[in-house]
Amino acid sequence: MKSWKIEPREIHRISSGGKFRGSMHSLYRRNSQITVVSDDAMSLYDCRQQFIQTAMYKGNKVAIKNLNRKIEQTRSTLLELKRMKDLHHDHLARFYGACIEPTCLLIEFCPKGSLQDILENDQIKLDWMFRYSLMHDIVKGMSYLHGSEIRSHGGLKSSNCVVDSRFVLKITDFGLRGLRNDSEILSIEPDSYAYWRRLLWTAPELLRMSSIPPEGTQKGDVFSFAIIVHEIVTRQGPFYLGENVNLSPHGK
Ligand SMILES: Nc1nc2c(ncn2[C@@H]2O[C@H](COP(=O)(O)OP(=O)(O)OP(=O)(O)O)[C@@H](O)[C@H]2O)c(=O)[nH]1
Repeated sequence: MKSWKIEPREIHRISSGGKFRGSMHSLYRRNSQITVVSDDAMSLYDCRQQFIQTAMYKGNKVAIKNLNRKIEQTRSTLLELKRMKDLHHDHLARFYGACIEPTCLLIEFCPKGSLQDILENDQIKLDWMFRYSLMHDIVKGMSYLHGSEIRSHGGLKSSNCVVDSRFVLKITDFGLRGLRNDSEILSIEPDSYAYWRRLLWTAPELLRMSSIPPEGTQKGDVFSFAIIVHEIVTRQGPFYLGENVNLSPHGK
C-alpha cells in the first residue's frame, strides 16, 4: 500500500495563515525567552509567510510544495517516498505525503516562519539561551537525518529551518532531491540574485564540482550548519564580517 499517496479531494487549500494578536508578548521555552515587541512585528511576519502555499489535510495545516513535473513511480522514488513518510523526529518537519495530480508534496506547516525571517526581524529580541536552543534543535534534527536512510540534506540554510507554534525549530526541504531539484532550479532565473544567494550555504568543495549532487554530502551539511550558526550569532545574514568589510568582488 502507498501510505504516502494523497488524493486531491483530501487537500483543502487555504489562502492565508492566521494572525497573531497582542501588542507585546514574551514566549518562554526551556529557560530562554523571545520577545515580540509589537503587533506590527507579527504582521510583517505574516506578509513573509505568503511565499508558501498552505492547506488543511486530515485536520493538520500543511505547507504545499508544488512540483513542475510528474512523479515517475520508479522503484527508487517509491522507496524514498516511503522512507520520507516513515521518518519522524521532533526537529524534522513531517512529510505527510505526495499528490500525483496535481503534483505536490505535503509537509508540516510551521506557523512562526523560517529562522531567516526571525533573524531578519529586528522587532524580535532573542536572548542567548534561545539562540543556543535554536542551534541545538538544528544539531538534533540533522544528526537524526544523517543517521537515517536519507543520509544528507543538501540544501540546509536558514530559510529551510522553520519554527512551530511552540518555538521548536524543525528542518524542512530535505529528501526527494531528485523530485524537487528540477522544479526549484527551473523556477530560479539563472544568474539572478536568488540563483547565487542559494549557493552561500554550499560548501566550497561542492561549489568546485561541475555538477553539484542535489543530495549534497554530510560534510557539506556541516559547512551549511556553520553558516547558519554565524547567522544566528550576528543576525546580519550569511558572511557578515563587520561594518567595514565588503566581500563584494567590486569592494576595495
Ligand atoms: N511559515 C512557514 N514558512 C515556510 C514553511 N516551509 C517553508 N517555508 C518558507 O516558504 C518559502 C518557500 O519555501 P520553498 O518552496 O521550500 O523554497 P525555497 O526555500 O525558497 O527554496 P529551496 O530551499 O531552494 O527549495 C521559504 O521562504 C521558506 O522559508 C513552513 O512550514 N512555515
